[in-house]
Amino acid sequence: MVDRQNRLPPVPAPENASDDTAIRLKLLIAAAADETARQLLAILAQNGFAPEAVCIQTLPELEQALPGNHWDLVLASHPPTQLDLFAALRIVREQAPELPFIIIAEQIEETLALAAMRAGANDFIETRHDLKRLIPTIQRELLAAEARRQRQQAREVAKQAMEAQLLAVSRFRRLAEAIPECVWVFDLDTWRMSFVSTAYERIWGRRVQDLLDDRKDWLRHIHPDDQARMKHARDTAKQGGLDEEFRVIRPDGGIRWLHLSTFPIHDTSNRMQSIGGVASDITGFIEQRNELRAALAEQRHRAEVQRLILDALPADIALLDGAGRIIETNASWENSVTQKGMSQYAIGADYLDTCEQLAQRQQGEKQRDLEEMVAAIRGLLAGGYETVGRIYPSKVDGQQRWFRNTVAPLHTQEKRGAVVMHVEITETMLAEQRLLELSHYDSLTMLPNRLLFRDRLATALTMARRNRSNLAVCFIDLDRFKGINESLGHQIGDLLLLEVASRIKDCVRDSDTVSRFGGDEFALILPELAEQQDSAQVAERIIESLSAPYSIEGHDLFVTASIGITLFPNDSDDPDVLQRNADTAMYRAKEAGRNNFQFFTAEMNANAMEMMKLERDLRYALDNEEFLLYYQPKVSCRTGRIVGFEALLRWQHPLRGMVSPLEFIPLLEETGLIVPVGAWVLHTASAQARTWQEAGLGKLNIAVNVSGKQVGQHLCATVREALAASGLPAEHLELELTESQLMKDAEGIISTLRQLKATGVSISVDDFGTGYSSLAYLKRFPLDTLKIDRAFVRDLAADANDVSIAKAIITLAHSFNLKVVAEGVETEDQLSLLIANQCDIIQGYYFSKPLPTTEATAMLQQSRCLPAHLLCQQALSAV
Ligand SMILES: Nc1nc2c(ncn2[C@@H]2O[C@@H]3COP(=O)(O)O[C@H]4[C@@H](O)[C@H](n5cnc6c(=O)[nH]c(N)nc65)O[C@@H]4COP(=O)(O)O[C@H]3[C@H]2O)c(=O)[nH]1
Repeated sequence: MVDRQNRLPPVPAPENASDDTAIRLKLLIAAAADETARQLLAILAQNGFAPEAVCIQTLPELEQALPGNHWDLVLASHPPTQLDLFAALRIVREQAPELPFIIIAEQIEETLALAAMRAGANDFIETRHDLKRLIPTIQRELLAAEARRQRQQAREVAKQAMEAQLLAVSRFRRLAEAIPECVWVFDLDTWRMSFVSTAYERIWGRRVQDLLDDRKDWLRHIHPDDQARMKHARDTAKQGGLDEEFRVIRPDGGIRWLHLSTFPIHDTSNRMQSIGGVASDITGFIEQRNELRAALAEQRHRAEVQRLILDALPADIALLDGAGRIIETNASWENSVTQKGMSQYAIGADYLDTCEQLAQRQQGEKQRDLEEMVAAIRGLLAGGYETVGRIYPSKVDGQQRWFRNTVAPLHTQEKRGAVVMHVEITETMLAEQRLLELSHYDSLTMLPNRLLFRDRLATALTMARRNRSNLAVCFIDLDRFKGINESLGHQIGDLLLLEVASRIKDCVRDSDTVSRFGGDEFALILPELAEQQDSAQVAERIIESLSAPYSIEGHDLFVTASIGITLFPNDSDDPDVLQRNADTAMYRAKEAGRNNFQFFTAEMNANAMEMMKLERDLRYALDNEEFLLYYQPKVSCRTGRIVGFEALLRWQHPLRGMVSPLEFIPLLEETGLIVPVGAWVLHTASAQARTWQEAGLGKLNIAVNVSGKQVGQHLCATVREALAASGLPAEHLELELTESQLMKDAEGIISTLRQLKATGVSISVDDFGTGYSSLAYLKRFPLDTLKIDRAFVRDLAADANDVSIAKAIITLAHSFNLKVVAEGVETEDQLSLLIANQCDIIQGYYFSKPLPTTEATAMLQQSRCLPAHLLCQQALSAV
């Protein structure tokens, strides 16, 4: 076409065509000659047009010219040249239906004109007599064409919009059907459902068509409990925006939870055209939510209950984190912290640190306890599972109270921690104590019962085994108790038992166990017996004490006791066997006539009987003046003269004759008779010495043996009394205590010795060399004399070692400014050696055995001395 246009150049525009006001007109002229075209263009130009024309002459040229060029008008001359008018019309109508097609002919037949009009020509102008119509026709057709074009455009736009809308609706439907929710559209114009997705059938279990037919169908199946709310919601949310949860009942009765939200749908002019709705089946979600809510509520409830329990517990409770810090406390703990202002126990405080500091402030066992506890808590916080705790007493407002502090693990899957419980257990402790008392003590006498006795016996036996000491178990049964109880009643019986219990307790040491087994049965554990026979002494004391009259509620009562004694380790080391033995022995005592004691073994019985007899005899001896004193002279190694005597006790037994003190002194000591007998000796010896002095037999010293049992028993007072009674100056009285006695209780005896020294008497250590004295004590004891034990003197002449010992003792004594007495000197050799080694005084059979008073007096009167040649020896060795 371009070529064609180029070949057929546009018809030149008339002169006025360049006028700016001219209407531009693009013309397609189908004419046989250019002349016709020029004429037409000229007319147009003359009538206010600025035509721009292309002239075509064939159909192909027309077909090529039409597309793409926006022609305003086709003017076709008739008769055309080679161009078929009707073919041209058909082409134009096909390709540009709105393009005005005007036929220009000098004259046109009416039939042709009509046919052309039917074929699509818009008009025809007969140039011969109708040319003046050309311009108005062109104008009219141009306007008509423009109107047609606009209509066509409008139709196109409407069509496209429709298509877009249809597309959108289809997409919407596809989407709506694809999602599990039920989507519906309610048309406000028709007041009907215009769309309901098939999910409605799935969710409601109802037919979509029913809802389309009846817009209220969905409401009909709402759960009765939700009906009113949903209707109200629907009415109040007409503009859309409904957002509700509700239940629907399906045809099978099943209930589904739905969530419905609605939204307005506006048309292009923003008019609300319909309401859209989306209903989702949230049954699963609701169930989950309900479960979750229930779980949360349960959790909250549990937490609340736990809190209430924590607060209600009668204990101070705190929770610790893994580092030992307090992270939670109960009301009781908080009260304690606030009341006592103890910020170190408040939330956030470091509990471990507080305990550590507390431990540092303590001492001894308490400190160890706390340190152990801190270490245990550390272990626990490091993942341990061992509960730790301690019970500790504390004084609150002057009252003794007990507390238990417990730390238990509280590890969860994620975190470690611990719970601290602090609780007062005073009542429990007291109750336990009470229970212990009830279960272990006799309710009448509050003495240990059989159960506790058994425990104590086991413990005492363990100790006795360890210490290799003797122990006695005694069973005591009252002899006439039953009769008293029956005749005078239980009340009197009980009072009598109380008195019996008290008397028994008075007869034993605090460390002994007195137990009541029930009725009139008592039992004893006597541990740490120095001698097995000591148990007989105790039994004797008890028998004597119990047999004294009782005055109870106006009744003078008499009871006696039978006692059975068994001994550990002699009889058995089994607690049960020992109890059986004691019982057996007790029955023997009953059989033997009551009011006596019996040992389990015959041998012990014989010994005991012997001892008892001896004791009775000793008491009798004291009362009947069967004791007397012998005196053994002490002789000076320097002068050879008698410088004093040692008073030695003798017992003039009516049947046995003279009894050695070695036989009866231990019994005097055991029975305590040594105290009165010792006092008698002190008085008698002092008086005798004074008699000799007054008789002018010299300023003699008198030495008296003092037993350890006398020390502390008013010994000082007795000494003073003896001195005062006799008139003997204190410096002439010498008290002899054995080395072993002194060392037995060295610390305790020092003060007694000092008191004795203060009276002016001298103190001598007897049997020196056998008692393992320590030099430190020798220095501290206020001593005057050491007596070398007989054992060292005996072998002096034969054993060089004994010479060395004697020598050493003498040197030692002299270095302490003490005098030395050698006892047991029997031979001249012994004497010579002692004299040669600077011994001060000798005593022994060599010079004289212990003598009765008359003989001692005679010896004094004879002024007996040591042989002079021996004394010369001393003088020589001294040179
Ligand atoms: N073999 C031998 N023996 C000699 C010799 N010279 C003296 N004796 C004996 O040795 C004992 C010395 O008394 P003792 O060591 O105090 O030992 C005394 C003393 O410990 C204790 N005793 C004696 N009288 C009393 C007293 O009145 N009160 C206290 N508590 N004990 C006394 O009895 C112990 C024994 O006294 P006795 O039998 O009188 O025995 C005396 C005496 O007879 C000797 O050359 N050779």
